[in-house]
Amino acid sequence: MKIDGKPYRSIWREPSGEVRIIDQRWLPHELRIVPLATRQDFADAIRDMWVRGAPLIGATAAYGVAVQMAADPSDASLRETWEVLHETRPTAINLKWALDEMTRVLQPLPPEARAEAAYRRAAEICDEDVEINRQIGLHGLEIIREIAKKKGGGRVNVLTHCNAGWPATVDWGTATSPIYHAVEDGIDVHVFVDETRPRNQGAQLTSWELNSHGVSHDLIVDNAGGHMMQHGEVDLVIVGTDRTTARGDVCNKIGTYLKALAAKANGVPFYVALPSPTIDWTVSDGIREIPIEERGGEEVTHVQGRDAGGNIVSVQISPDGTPARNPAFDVTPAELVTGLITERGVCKADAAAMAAMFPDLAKG
Ligand SMILES: CSC[C@H]1O[C@H](OP(=O)(O)O)[C@H](O)[C@@H]1O
Repeated sequence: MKIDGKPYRSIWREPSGEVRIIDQRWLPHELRIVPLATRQDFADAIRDMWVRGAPLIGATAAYGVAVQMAADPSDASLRETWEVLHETRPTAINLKWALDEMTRVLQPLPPEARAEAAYRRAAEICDEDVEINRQIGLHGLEIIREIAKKKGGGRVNVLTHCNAGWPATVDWGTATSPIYHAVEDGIDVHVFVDETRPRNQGAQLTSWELNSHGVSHDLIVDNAGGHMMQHGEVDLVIVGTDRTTARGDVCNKIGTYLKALAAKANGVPFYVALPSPTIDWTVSDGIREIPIEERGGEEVTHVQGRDAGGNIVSVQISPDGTPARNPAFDVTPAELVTGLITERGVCKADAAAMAAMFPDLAKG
């Protein structure tokens, strides 16, 4: 997508061979582009959320494998790299998907052929993500178009949670892709952006990307969404996901479940933008089977922003030594999901519909 009119992806490889990312920790206040040159750089970037978002985590891990294969293409190095990168963050299934995919491609090859093959597959994974998200946008556009039609061409108000936008992917985003396609289609769309405590991906990233593309939006506190749904101000909720089970339970940023409950209670359609690499076909019961990342309490007791002098600072918002819990994700049961917007079309959040949509991927 564009930043000040210039096209960017969230991760890319320079002609020199260097892999670079946008270090999202400093957005929206500073655009910092940094190289990732060693396996440790990639592990740090994923663990410490220089990059984040399930599809982008997978793409970054794929390039992390490639960089390591250039350094040491041995079987031991390939196995160790899977372990080192897999342990960085536990919830987004795209990380394991990408590491498994790279291992599947590289294991059969002689060591001397692995680096080139790894860079090629990593680049393919990035391009595939972009096309998957573009397709999700086209299928999601139909949902928005239908709502606009019912409203006689009136404004369609969409609520989204966290950032499932282009910075969470290689490009387009998942939940935001239908929004971008609708705006390009001339539909009057307005987005309510959940700030999404504690890391504020909505306030810092979704607001930034929508603003960059001239998409009408309001930033709201996480706790306002239910009230706005009660007052008929929300026509549709679209969120992303970090792992969706074979029966359609959706794991996403903490707070998503509460939005789904409010949507159900107020008859608001609740859709999940779901790229197929984010489906974990090996699990069914999301609440019991998906590992939920617990991040440090300092993310709750402190908040980052820009001070009056233009410095990016972290300030403490609670008393010294306040203990805090910080579960980073929750699981929305399938029965609260109106539909899954995949690259192949929209399907019900249930095992049979998902298996029918992806017969080549579903595990019998
Ligand atoms: C398109 S996946 C985006 C997904 O990832 C975010 O989590 P995090 O920022 O911690 O990586 C959030 O759950 C988004 O919905």
